[in-house]
Amino acid sequence: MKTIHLALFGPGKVGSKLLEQLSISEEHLKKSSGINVKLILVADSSHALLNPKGIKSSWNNGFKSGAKRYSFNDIKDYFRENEFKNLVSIDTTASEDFPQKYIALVNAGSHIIAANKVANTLSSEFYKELRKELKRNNKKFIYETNVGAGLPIVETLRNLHLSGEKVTRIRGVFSGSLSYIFNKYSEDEKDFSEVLKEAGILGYTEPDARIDLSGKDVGRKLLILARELELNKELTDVRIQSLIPKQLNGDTSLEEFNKRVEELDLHFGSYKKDKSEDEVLRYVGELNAVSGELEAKLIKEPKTSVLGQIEGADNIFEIYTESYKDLPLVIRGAGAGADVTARGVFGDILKISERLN
Ligand SMILES: NC(=O)C1=CN([C@@H]2O[C@H](COP(=O)(O)OP(=O)(O)OC[C@H]3O[C@@H](n4cnc5c(N)ncnc54)[C@H](OP(=O)(O)O)[C@@H]3O)[C@@H](O)[C@H]2O)C=CC1
Ligand SMILES: N[C@@H](CC=O)C(=O)O
Repeated sequence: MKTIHLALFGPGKVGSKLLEQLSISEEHLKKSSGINVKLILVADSSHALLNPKGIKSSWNNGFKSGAKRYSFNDIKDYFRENEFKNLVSIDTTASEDFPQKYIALVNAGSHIIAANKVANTLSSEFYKELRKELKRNNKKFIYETNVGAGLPIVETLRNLHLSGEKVTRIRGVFSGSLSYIFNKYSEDEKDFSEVLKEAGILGYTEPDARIDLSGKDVGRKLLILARELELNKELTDVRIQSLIPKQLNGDTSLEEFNKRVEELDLHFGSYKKDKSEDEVLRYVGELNAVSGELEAKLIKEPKTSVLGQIEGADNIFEIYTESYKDLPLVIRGAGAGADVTARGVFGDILKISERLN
């Protein structure tokens, strides 16, 4: 039996769903794959629950009362003192700061799995440094859920690229929340702000929905895919159309934005008026690997087109390559939500486990 020690950072919607899925599959994992998953840490931004012998699946009963305030140094000491074999840190936070600590985690003996997209969209210097440190420490970094949530996008693209297949273009709907929002908003007689709130409750938006509405989330995904193709790009190289009106942009705090979210209704009403009955709104990402251009923008699509037909929180990725020249390789399915994302992270745990002793 192979024991994998898991440290979970970010027990929010995705993180707690993952722990639920792991707990349900505990026996199945032991029997079918010979893997014993031992949860040795659960930490949110201020409190951490630590137990080197394994945290019970009922971890969330009184998490705040059982967990202790911590500093990042406490975590590094905990990892070093216990010398956990097959230690994997999972980042299901949406933190901009936590990913900057990945190198320290790797140096403290941990592999990394991330749903959080930030580490792969910081500067190229950080991107390269992280990979250098991973190699030096013989550690893995897997992040399939960075693009398309549970859909197999990152690995498919990497395999095509590494096998020498020339990927020329990727086009599609890369945002589950914007997909859901525009599907609902195009069909229903609801206000935009109401549909946005629904998307948040269903776990499709980022904790700060402005990351989705500003196009930054799609911009990040484009950059992650571009870097998989070894294109030397920064987030500032992505041409991004923001859907947030000026008065809610910039210095507005998240709390203030959430209070004033109804102000979006008029703004989005004009997008809706501007399209015909047989069209739908789609926020698309386009990566041209030949010219190196990356773009995220709102377009009108005929309802009958491939992009027009997607439903719910679906993503669709059309990948054009030398072999898939005229008819692209297409990957479609739910592109957001705690269940599918947690299942994708679970898949990453299995991938890492297969490579460890
Ligand atoms: N929802 C989806 O469909 C998808 C999400 N993702 C990614 O998954 C991540 C999680 O999303 P979601 O579950 O919706 O977010 P939530 O806001 O529900 O959860 C985030 C969790 O992270 C914790 N956290 C914040 N900062 C830190 C920190 N520095 N250290 C440890 N924990 C911290 C928060 O705790 P606290 O209460 O203390 O702030 C909270 O428990 C995001 O990065 C998102 O982009 C990726 C693909 C799809
Ligand atoms: N907020 C994201 C979640 C997955 O990455 C999205 O809407 O696609």
